[in-house]
Amino acid sequence: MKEFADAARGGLSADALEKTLRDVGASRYHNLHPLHHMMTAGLLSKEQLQAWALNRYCYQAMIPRKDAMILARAEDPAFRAAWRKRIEDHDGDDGWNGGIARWLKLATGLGLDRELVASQKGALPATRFAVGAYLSFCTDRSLLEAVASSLTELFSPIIISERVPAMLAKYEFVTEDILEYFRPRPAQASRDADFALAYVLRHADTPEKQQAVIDALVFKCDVLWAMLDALEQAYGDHGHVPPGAFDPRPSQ
Ligand SMILES: O=C(O)c1cc(C(=O)O)c2c(n1)C(=O)C(=O)c1cc(C(=O)O)[nH]c1-2
Repeated sequence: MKEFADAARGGLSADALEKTLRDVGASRYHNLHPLHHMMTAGLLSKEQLQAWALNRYCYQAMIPRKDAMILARAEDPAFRAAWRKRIEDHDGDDGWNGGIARWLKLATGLGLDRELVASQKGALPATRFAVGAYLSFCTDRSLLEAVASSLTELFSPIIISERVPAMLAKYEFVTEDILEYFRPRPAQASRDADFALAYVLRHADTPEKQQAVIDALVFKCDVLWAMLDALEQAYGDHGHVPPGAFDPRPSQ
């Protein structure tokens, strides 16, 4: 956290705060991670992509739960009306026709068993810890910090625009149908990030609150980064799969 640790000292204008938040993404978002670069270069095996999809399901499954936590803590009905769209995006209107279902389609399209993925049993311990830390953060910290921690969505259209064309071009088993999850995401993410950014710029009105929102975004970048670190450690060339986690290697 060194480079942003006292970024708000003395207080920032709204423009300067927005610039600092965008600088956090430019230097710490997970599109800078080597595993993302391997993925877009076509260098991952099908099994490594399976491990990514299986672990990332834990994140997807938790997102509407943390958004429900934020919703419960918000006193302003207009805020709640805007925020609840995020839950609808993921859960759909019956639980299984939204983003979570589309992520399962991605995972099964890569050859994984639906029940294994949905059970989250094969996920890496570090994935579960990272995802749990995000949920705890949105439960325990101020509403302002919880909202700020969603601001990685400012940058998700960038990583999606890198990931999707590269996956289609580099992996013959990946189809547009499998990647349907991502099709509405850039528009949804821009809508959500614009709302969250306006909220943060309006409510972070002291140097302390400004520092807290910067730290919240750094924390969230760390969550996403830690998830890719964990995958690299477990499924990289010299990695080792923790006991109980998804193991695509043939048993010896
Ligand atoms: O594809 C990605 O790399 C990516 C990143 C992020 C993110 O930056 O947190 C989200 C998503 N996707 C996503 O699909 C999603 O629904 C989402 C919700 C949130 C959030 O923190 O509320 N982030 C993200």
